[in-house]
Amino acid sequence: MAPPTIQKFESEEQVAVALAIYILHLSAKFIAANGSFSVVLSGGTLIDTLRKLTEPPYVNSIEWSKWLIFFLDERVVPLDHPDSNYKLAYDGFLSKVPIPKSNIYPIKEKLSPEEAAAEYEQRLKHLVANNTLKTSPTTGFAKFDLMLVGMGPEGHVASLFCWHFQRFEKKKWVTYITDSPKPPPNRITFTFPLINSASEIAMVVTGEDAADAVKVALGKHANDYYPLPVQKVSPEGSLTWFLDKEATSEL
Ligand SMILES: O=C1O[C@H](COP(=O)(O)O)[C@@H](O)[C@H](O)[C@H]1O
Repeated sequence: MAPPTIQKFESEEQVAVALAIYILHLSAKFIAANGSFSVVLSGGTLIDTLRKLTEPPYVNSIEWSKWLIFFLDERVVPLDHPDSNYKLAYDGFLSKVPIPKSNIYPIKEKLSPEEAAAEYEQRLKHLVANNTLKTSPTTGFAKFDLMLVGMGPEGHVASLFCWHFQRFEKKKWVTYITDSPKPPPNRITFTFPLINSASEIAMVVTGEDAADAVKVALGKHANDYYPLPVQKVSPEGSLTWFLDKEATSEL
């Protein structure tokens, strides 16, 4: 993997603008090359940082009908539940842009966490088989064009937490957790082999709460003995960090 690109900005507002420009360029590039743009969304603060995409000039410069939307992790709750990442993404982003509903891939409701993870993995494999999604020739996992990844204050990404075994999964594409240390406890999540097969990953980290984990991940004394989940983000494509001043205050 090439070394990550680290972009630091004075404010979260500047991160939001830079992120919109970055996504706009990638959207045009992947649609020109493949006719579609597969995007994986995290939940959390990331969704608000995408707000510029829903405003002019960005909103009018994107071929939204070619976007395919997936979820990096999801809470196993109904899709209209306040804890749902789909609901967060729908209310804050997806309802404001003209992506066809059939191009959005939420989890199936009314399944157990184990069943929901297996069903989502099967759906991804089906989309690879019918050439809707690409495959990484190196790993054999699906190769998404862009993953937009947030980070929790203790360094978790997706629903892969520091002291939980899911972070070591090697074979499954999607796994589940029933004792998430951050509520709600039942979730499904992409695994690291799937995450790291992506073409482009944007790590979008803002706010003072993230400063300690950013220091561990990017500071001079990065902890490689038992790395934080965020340190395992290492795509075969490119990794770009988008950071505001508060998130870098400990560097
Ligand atoms: O629980 C989750 O947390 C992470 C980080 O959220 P943030 O609010 O600290 O940005 C998020 O990326 C993930 O999708 C979500 O399920």
